[in-house]
Amino acid sequence: MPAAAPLALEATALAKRYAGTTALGDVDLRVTTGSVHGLLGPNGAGKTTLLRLIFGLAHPDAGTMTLFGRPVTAGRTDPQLGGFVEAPQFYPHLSGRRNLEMLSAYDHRSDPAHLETLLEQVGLAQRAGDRVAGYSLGMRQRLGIAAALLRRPRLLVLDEPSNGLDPAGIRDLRTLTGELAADGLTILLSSHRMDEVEAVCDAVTILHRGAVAYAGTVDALRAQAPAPEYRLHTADDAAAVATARAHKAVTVEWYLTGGLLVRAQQSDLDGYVVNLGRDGIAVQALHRSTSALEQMFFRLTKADGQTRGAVDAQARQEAAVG
Ligand SMILES: Nc1ncnc2c1ncn2[C@@H]1O[C@H](COP(=O)(O)OP(=O)(O)OP(=O)(O)O)[C@@H](O)[C@H]1O
Repeated sequence: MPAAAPLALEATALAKRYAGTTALGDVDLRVTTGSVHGLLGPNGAGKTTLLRLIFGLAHPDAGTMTLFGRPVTAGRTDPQLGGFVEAPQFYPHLSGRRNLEMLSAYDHRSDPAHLETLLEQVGLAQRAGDRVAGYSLGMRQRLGIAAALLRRPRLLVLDEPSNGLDPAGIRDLRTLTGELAADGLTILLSSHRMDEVEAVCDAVTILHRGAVAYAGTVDALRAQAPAPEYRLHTADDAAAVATARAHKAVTVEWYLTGGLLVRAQQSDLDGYVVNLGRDGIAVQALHRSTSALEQMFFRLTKADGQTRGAVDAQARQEAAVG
């Protein structure tokens, strides 16, 4: 049997309470060296609290934690760890390069060649002389990653890195995350978006109300997931509902706002769409509204309204047909 991959981070039975609130209760987190591990949960699940404990910014009430086998000590950030909790902070009136130089000097780690390599790596070499005040949110995030990498960490923590970014910013950040992982860096990425975790992570720990709702590979989670959801518009939705009756693996519901909600695995959906054509029902629009993994996430986190709201589920008519 091959030896188990060594753990970059191992947290066992972590607990943290704030007056009247259990932010974390009995949480385990195992991040394998060389993996991109997602820490996923809806707002208030406990992600930030867990990251703060990992960075030594708060004391756990109970539990233990090791980073590459070394105990994590509150009040001290392990140099093997890089990253930021919530948004990275910079001097806005200084350039991106100057900010990094100051951080290096503060750390007594001045290495101009390394700094330039990092600017290149995060795609900021051309804008490194510009004031940070003029940077987009995506550029600030990438500068934050460069800052985190100055210490040559072995584990990089990214806290909700794509929050507020436009699609191009999200794409650039995902590309960068993939490149860093390919270079062998272990990454722990906190997010409340399953699509982000699905795009970049190989394993995931899902938190819900301070407890672990799932821990394992993304593939294993996908294997347990229910059928994805699609939004369908046809020239005759009532007839499309009737056609669905012949497809046992396809469920169709009405949206109050118009169109149909279809739940099906891809191969079953294909057969249904072919039969819509056979029955002379034109498909005007068909797009996926929720992936299988998002479905799983909603199920594990009890589909609280805050998260679920993004999926237009409010508009769904409850009575299933078909
Ligand atoms: N300093 C604090 N004082 C009191 N309660 C806190 C404190 N920090 C966190 N909490 C509470 O602990 C719980 C977990 O919060 P946490 O910020 O860790 O969640 P999160 O998953 O990071 O959420 P978000 O995605 O909204 O940042 C919440 O109920 C929160 O209100």
